[in-house]
Amino acid sequence: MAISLGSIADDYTGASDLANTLTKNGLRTVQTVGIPDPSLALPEVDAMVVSLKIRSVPASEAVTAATEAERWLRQQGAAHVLYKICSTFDSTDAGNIGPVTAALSEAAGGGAVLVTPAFPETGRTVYLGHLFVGGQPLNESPLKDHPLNPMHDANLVRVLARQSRGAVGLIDLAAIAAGPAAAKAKLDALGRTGVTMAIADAICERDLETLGEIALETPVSTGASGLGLGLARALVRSGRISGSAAGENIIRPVGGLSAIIAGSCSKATLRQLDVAERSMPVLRLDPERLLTAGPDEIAAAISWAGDRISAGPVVVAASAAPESVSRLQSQYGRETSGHAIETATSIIAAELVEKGVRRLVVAGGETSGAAVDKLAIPAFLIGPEIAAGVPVLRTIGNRQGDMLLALKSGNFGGDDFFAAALAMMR
Ligand SMILES: Nc1ncnc2c1ncn2[C@@H]1O[C@H](COP(=O)(O)OP(=O)(O)O)[C@@H](O)[C@H]1O
Ligand SMILES: O=C(O)[C@@H](O)C(=O)COP(=O)(O)O
Repeated sequence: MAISLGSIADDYTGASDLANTLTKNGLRTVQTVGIPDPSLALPEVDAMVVSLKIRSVPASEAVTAATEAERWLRQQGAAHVLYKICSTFDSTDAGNIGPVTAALSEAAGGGAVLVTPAFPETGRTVYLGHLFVGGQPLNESPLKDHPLNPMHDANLVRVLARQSRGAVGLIDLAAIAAGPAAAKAKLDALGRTGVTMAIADAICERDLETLGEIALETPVSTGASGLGLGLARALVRSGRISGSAAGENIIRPVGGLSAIIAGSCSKATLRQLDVAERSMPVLRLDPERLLTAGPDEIAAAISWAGDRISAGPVVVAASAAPESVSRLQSQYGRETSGHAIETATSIIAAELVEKGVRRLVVAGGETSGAAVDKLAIPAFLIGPEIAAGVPVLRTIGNRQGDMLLALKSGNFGGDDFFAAALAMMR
């Protein structure tokens, strides 16, 4: 049966965040890792989210991967494709939100594309084109110190314009509050003046419902989980799907050992690690040694974990505070450090799975992408929510047998997230 909604997510935690929102709002959803092999048996669903790792790669690579995924989603029947970006608009002036959105729009025949990272449930709101994170302007929030995409401008019309060849416009809150017809009229009017992408304000779920309704009338939109909520509710309201997604069976026990791998340096993850340290063994990797003596530091971590893991969950973390991150980056380069650390944490995750781990929590978007790729997991079913934006995932077609995972976006989750996640994964 044809799907109603397709999505391309620019990282794997973002994909599970969106899949969680779609499921909670009534869409049977599956998360694939890249375009799945045709031999992979997937259940019948309303929505598919293709996870890609294209947030921080060169724009041309991101465009190629996203347009291939778009083609595949259209073949599955998707009339609308949502490009899932981060709710904190993580990107650089060199891309990738602008170029990918433009390419997806062109593939679908053109027209102005609605763009909004608003996700009020996690404190991301957009007003007059400015993004607020927990009430702080983006450029004053912890995102100013992100290791890969530091965000220094809260004005998204300006940020997106720097990444785009076409003109960027704004659908302001006044137009959205006036309802779907007024908001659509504004989008169409902007399109007639040559605008190719329009940042849309949204501060509450009602705004997202309006935006979902108008986005559904177009072939492509770009946004975070909030726009996913709007699209899912619009689909259910339209009667095109029954709206009866259920995740109860997905967390039936898998047994095995459990572990947590962290590569996120976000404020939330750093706090969660401090809290975990009170109840579980936590190994703090030496990031500099990962760059200079990688194999030895990795082997030492695997041996440390091997000595403890049969007694209970262990945590292995590369995460560090902004000052240490910038020290390392100024010595070895941003990309080199990020890549070396992701490679190390993914090898450690894979070795722990070899040792019998079947319940795995990974903190960090890039970190999760590297770990899931190393484990070669093809797809996930979506289980219940652990914290806003983070569901329990059950593997589909995994060569090590069924596993439960949680892929935690760096900024998500309460202080006790790690214990809360493991308590839901048996
Ligand atoms: N101590 C560290 N110093 C520098 N970079 C680090 C350190 N620890 C992790 N990293 C890198 O920082 C990046 C964090 O990104 P990501 O995993 O996406 O986390 P988040 O979800 O918080 O954005 C990854 O590339 C990771 O390898
Ligand atoms: O939209 C969001 O905030 C998340 O889904 C997301 O994409 C976060 O990215 P990472 O913090 O890199 O995991």
